[in-house]
Amino acid sequence: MLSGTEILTTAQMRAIESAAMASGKVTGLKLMKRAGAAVAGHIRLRWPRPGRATVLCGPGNNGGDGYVIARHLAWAGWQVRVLGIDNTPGPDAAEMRRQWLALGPILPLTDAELRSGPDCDVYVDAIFGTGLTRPPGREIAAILSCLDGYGGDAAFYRPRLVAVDCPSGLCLDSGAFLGQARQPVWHNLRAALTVAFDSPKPGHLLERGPECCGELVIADIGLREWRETEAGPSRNGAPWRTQRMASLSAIWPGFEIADRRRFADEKRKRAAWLTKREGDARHKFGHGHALILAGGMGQGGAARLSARAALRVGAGLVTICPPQSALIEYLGPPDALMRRGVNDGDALIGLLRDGRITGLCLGPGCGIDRAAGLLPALLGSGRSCVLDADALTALATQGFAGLHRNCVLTPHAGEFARLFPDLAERLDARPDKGPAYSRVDAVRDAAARSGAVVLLKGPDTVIAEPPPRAHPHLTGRAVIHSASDVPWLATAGSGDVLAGLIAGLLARGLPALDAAAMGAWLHAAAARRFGPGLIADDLPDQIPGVFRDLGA
Ligand SMILES: NC(=O)C1=CN([C@@H]2O[C@H](COP(=O)(O)OP(=O)(O)OC[C@H]3O[C@@H](n4cnc5c(N)ncnc54)[C@H](OP(=O)(O)O)[C@@H]3O)[C@@H](O)[C@H]2O)[C@@H](O)CC1
Ligand SMILES: [K+]
Repeated sequence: MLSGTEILTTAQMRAIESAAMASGKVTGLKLMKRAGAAVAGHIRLRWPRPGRATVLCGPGNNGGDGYVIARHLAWAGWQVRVLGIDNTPGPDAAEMRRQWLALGPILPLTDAELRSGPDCDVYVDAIFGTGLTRPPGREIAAILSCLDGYGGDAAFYRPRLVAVDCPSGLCLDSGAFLGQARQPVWHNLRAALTVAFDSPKPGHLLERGPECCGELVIADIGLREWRETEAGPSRNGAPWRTQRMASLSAIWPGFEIADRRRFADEKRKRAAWLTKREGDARHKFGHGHALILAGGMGQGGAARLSARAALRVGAGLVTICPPQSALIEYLGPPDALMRRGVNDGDALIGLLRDGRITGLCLGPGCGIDRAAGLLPALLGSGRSCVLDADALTALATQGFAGLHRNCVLTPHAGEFARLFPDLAERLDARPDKGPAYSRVDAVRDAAARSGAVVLLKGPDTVIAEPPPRAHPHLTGRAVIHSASDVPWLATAGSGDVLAGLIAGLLARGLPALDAAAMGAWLHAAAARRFGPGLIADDLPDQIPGVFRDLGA
């Protein structure tokens, strides 16, 4: 139901490019010319008056794109200075280099040369793209740090750095900078605009990608036929169709740009289902019954946020279940919420004899001991559930036995490190070669190990399901949900709301991965709609507005 925009790893992109060229319908040179023309077109859209440009061209095809861009800008009346590397690039880049030489010189690609040039309106970074395999050497690193000043230094900031495919040094599979620590560093190569080709890559949306790419534009260079047909790349010997089942997709603020038709269709289907205009259910039980397991006296806030979110997202009934002695804590609005005391695992088993309870949430405000006590009963029921907060801490001690494909684990980075310490360590390590181990890799590994859907929270939330049962050697589907445009979503209680949204969607019958992805999307959409100043209490009540904005 919700698939977002398909995104491609760099290996998949290369394979599609090769399939296109092998078909004889298109050549590498033609693709390069389209790519360069697209970037030049976007530059001219944003800077309509011809000015001065410096184009920095690396040794591979990214550099080849740079020579095409230089030619287009020169033809349009720009004063263009080209810095390039004097070694033997591939045949297409060599041809573009030769054609540029008919228009102007190529100066050495050095830090000194860059600094000695005139101040320019636009700097084009065409040094490295998808072919980066190791950290840039000293000379290129010096150039990149000089470009830092052009792109993002607060003192000199003028948005005039345009990146071809990505800011150089960024690993497009992970969003990490090769050779640099993964923790945020404030001096980054930050482009005003990045023009990438055919599809977004994981690195555009993960870790430092969103911050460093600036505005991301995806240019169509005519590869759709090979992306969408069976002529695509095969992995592990699996046919393309199976591979698409195991594909990676993304939900990001601008994702309709990549594929408007698919977006419109998604939007229509999503709106119809969310607002209950599509489907057979005509009474409240037809929309499921969500149970929010809550904690003792003084811990009520988190579970109440989850419960309110589950109600707002359309679960037919929502019951909040603290210990009997704490019921009084949960009185008061919303009146639509039902209350029921659940003291221990046995009481929960009794309650779950009611087959109409279709989604549960355990963790927010629950207390670690209580969560640990309720977990076996909950998992034993096989019912769809979200495990968050204290339930994750309990799980870190108890292990993964009993988890199943209808469980959604929603850890933040700290909880993820407690649950999967070795994966977190790999993810934190400084990457010295590409493609670097990414958040997608880590979450897929976590899903395979735990047997549950895992949602790793962050501005670049990653969600993955375990491998398909019939194809255990493949990876399961994964989704990147990019919400770097709503930093105010990082606020106390925000995760409790997310858990409640997912529980409500599970109760309504969505499969676990879809419920997690749709929950993440609604969560960010609600925050986006409210704007800065948001507190978690505001989120659930934005949901009806989000539904209305969908045209429902
Ligand atoms: N996708 C598409 O359909 C299309 C893609 N196109 C474009 O092609 C780009 C990909 O091109 P690409 O494969 O030639 O790689 P690219 O990024 O130019 O650089 C790799 C070069 O640098 C080298 N190298 C690597 N690391 C290094 C380091 N640290 N320090 C020094 N050198 C290093 C490496 O050589 P190596 O030494 O590793 O053998 C290689 O020579 C892509 O981003 C897009 O812009 C369009 O033209 C057409 C359609
Ligand atoms: K680049």
